Amino acid sequence: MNGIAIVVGTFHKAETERMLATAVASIKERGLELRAVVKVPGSYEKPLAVKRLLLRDDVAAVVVLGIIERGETAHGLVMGQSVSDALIQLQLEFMKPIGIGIIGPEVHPSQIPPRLHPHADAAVAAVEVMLRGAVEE
Ligand SMILES: Nc1c(NC[C@H](O)[C@H](O)[C@H](O)CO)[nH]c(=O)[nH]c1=O
Ligand SMILES: CC(=O)[C@@H](O)COP(=O)(O)O
Repeated sequence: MNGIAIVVGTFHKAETERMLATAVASIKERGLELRAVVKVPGSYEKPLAVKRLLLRDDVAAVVVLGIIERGETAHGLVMGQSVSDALIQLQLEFMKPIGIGIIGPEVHPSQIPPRLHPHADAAVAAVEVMLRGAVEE
C-alpha cells in the first residue's frame, strides 16, 4: 500500500503552496499515490489533521508541510517542539510514517525560499524509505 496524504499549513500561504506543488510532484515521480490534501490554518492544527488521516485504511503515510517563522517571543519554539513531538508520537502510535517538512522554527524570511523545494521533497523521500521498511543495505 502506498497511499500518501499531505497536510499543509496555510500560514505563509504563498510559500506553502510552493511546498505543496513540490510534494505532489515528488509523490508522482516516485510512483506513490496521492490520496488527500488537507489544508489547515497553522502548525498547531497539524497533529489532529494527521491523526484523522492516519485512521484511514487507504492512507499509508502522511507528509506534513509548513513554516514556523521567527517571532518576537518564544511562541514559535514552543510550537515547533510541541508539534514535532506530537507528530513523532503519532508515527509510533499508528506505525505509519510521517514525513515532516516543516521549515523552522526561528526561520528568517531570507532563509525560506531556498528551503521550500528541498524540505518538501525530503519529506516525501523519507516516507518512501520508511514505507519500504528502512531495510539495511
Ligand atoms: N505563527 C505561526 C503559526 N501560527 C498559527 C498557529 O499554528 C495556529 O493556527 C493558531 O494558533 C490557531 O490555533 N503557524 C505556523 O504554522 N507557523 C507560524 O509561524
Ligand atoms: C510563530 C511565531 O513566532 C509568531 O507568529 C508569533 O510571533 P510573536 O512571537 O512575535 O508573538
